[in-house]
Amino acid sequence: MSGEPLLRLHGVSLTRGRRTLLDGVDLDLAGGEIVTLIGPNGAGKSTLVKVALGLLAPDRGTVWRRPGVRIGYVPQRLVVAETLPLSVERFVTLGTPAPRAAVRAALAETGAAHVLRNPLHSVSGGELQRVMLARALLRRPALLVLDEPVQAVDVAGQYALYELIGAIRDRRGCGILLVSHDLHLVMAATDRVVCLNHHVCCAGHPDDVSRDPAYRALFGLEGVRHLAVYHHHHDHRHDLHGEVLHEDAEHDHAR
Ligand SMILES: Nc1ncnc2c1ncn2[C@@H]1O[C@H](COP(=O)(O)OP(=O)(O)OP(=O)(O)O)[C@@H](O)[C@H]1O
Repeated sequence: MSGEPLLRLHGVSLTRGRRTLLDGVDLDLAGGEIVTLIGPNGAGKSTLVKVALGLLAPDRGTVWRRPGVRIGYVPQRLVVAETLPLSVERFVTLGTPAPRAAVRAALAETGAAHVLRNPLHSVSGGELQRVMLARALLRRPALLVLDEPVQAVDVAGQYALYELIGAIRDRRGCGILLVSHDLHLVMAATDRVVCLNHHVCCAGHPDDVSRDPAYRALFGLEGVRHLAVYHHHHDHRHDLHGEVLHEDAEHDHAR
């Protein structure tokens, strides 16, 4: 890990109408580090990612990115119309012109070289994620931002994708900001977890169990569902809308 900060958010707040989408969020990410944003639907994860990327301006707080940092971003959704006459190769180079050899290499790195000439709309959900990842890698990013990279991918494929993400970090030394709402899936692939529910509920290393070789061996197997427990301590509760209820309530989150 290079340890050099790539991204630093401090006290970021964002309101839309009467809703507080982000409330005083701090987030740091260093080179070579994988940080996972985790939280329920509607917790503000994608919003925070967009603020971190500079696509949305916060109402309060500061966002610092290392000057000149190259960012590869895989957004949460890409809907491909069947009528769109676009090959994978064309799609990957849209906005990032690159020689065919580089496109091939990027697709090979993400395990999607076999779909190079196929129509984009014909690739499977898992292949599409790998194609989008390859497209992001073509920019040779120092920071890779992946918003729910395993959507529409079956469970075995999800573990394979997280393994791939870890391998990309190891090979390239880039920092990676991941979004997920399924902690047990990302435990083995992340250095740090930030639990978000509009504000940062807690943050830290995933449970030690995720570093245990025996646990890793189980990863991807049925048994992991029952083993993966991430303990953290809240000093507050949330109502149904994610707002903080002010009372002393320490509890574990067990998934
Ligand atoms: N421009 C906007 N105006 C009003 N509300 C918005 C706006 N953008 C997002 N929201 C709301 O903010 C909340 C947070 O959305 P966001 O997409 O960041 O959540 P998320 O944690 O990524 O959720 P998911 O896990 O479902 O993808 C949602 O309730 C969403 O409807």
